Amino acid sequence: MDLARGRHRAAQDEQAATDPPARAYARDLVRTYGTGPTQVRALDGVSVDFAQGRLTAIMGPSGSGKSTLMHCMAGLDQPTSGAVVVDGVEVSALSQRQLTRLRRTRIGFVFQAYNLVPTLTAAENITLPLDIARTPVDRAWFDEVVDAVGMRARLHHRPNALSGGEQQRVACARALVGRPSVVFADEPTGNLDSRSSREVLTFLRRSVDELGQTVVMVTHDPRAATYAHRVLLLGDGRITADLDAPTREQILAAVGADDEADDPRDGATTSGPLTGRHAAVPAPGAVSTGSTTGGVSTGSTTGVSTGSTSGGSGQ
Ligand SMILES: Nc1ncnc2c1ncn2[C@@H]1O[C@H](COP(=O)(O)OP(=O)(O)OP(=O)(O)O)[C@@H](O)[C@H]1O
Repeated sequence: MDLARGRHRAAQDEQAATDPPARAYARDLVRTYGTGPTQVRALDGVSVDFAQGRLTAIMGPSGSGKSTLMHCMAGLDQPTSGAVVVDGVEVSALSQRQLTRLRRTRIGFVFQAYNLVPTLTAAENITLPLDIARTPVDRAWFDEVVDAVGMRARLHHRPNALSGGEQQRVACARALVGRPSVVFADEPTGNLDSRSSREVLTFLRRSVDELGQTVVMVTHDPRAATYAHRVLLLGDGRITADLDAPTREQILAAVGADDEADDPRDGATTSGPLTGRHAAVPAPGAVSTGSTTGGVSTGSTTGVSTGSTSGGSGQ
């Protein structure tokens, strides 16, 4: 028994040694709202690591705590107890002023509603966080990000002259232009049609595989989640599943949904709006092979296997 436990521990250590470092993590995160009998425990002891160079999707039923987790991770909400660390900094211990600075410099945000400034051009929107922080724009990186989102030809358009998908791609570029430690995307495709969703998800995945970014995305859409290296499921404020590069079928089974809708990607070419670069991203089916994704060995960061993540899983 001891021998078996020792072997298991050694396997865990070996696994942990191959894991990419965590860009952000939470330990024993609890967030309650209200007091007394009406108190809601939105997060009920969540521990999770978000590894560098991975796209993680967070799913779960309405009210399961997805937004609360993301807001606590991003320093937009204060946990009741527990710790959040981003880029080695304990977010939960920062003053408001320090938090603002961290959010400006180390964290990128993508919201469902794009949140672009209507009077600014796409280019001005992209550099806005840097301009506010009075940080010089790294032009080479700006160009790389703009090309990656395929927005070079529309940089001088204002948001009302852009489609929803284009606006969200501008928002993605804005989130990445400061080379944040981690990008948090809250339902980034919630307002988009299937084609625009594909564009945005393809870009988010490419930003991880090709630009080395770290992205955490809340989504209700199993199709969107197939773009992720890893899918976390929340239920009643706890992590109930931690899936490594799951197929759409595995995601549907985990969330208990039927596979009713046609997949809009059926019959889609690998080029699409992002042309040649688009093809560099594995098709979602390829993401789910469980072998390697984007040069990162899958299976290396799931908490269940390493013990380093989702320690608070609700099992
Ligand atoms: N500011 C708040 N005040 C009181 N209760 C809140 C507050 N924010 C969230 N809650 C409660 O916490 C729980 C988790 O909410 P949260 O928004 O994190 O869930 P979610 O999984 O993101 O839901 P959805 O998918 O509907 O956006 C819910 O019961 C919600 O009603």
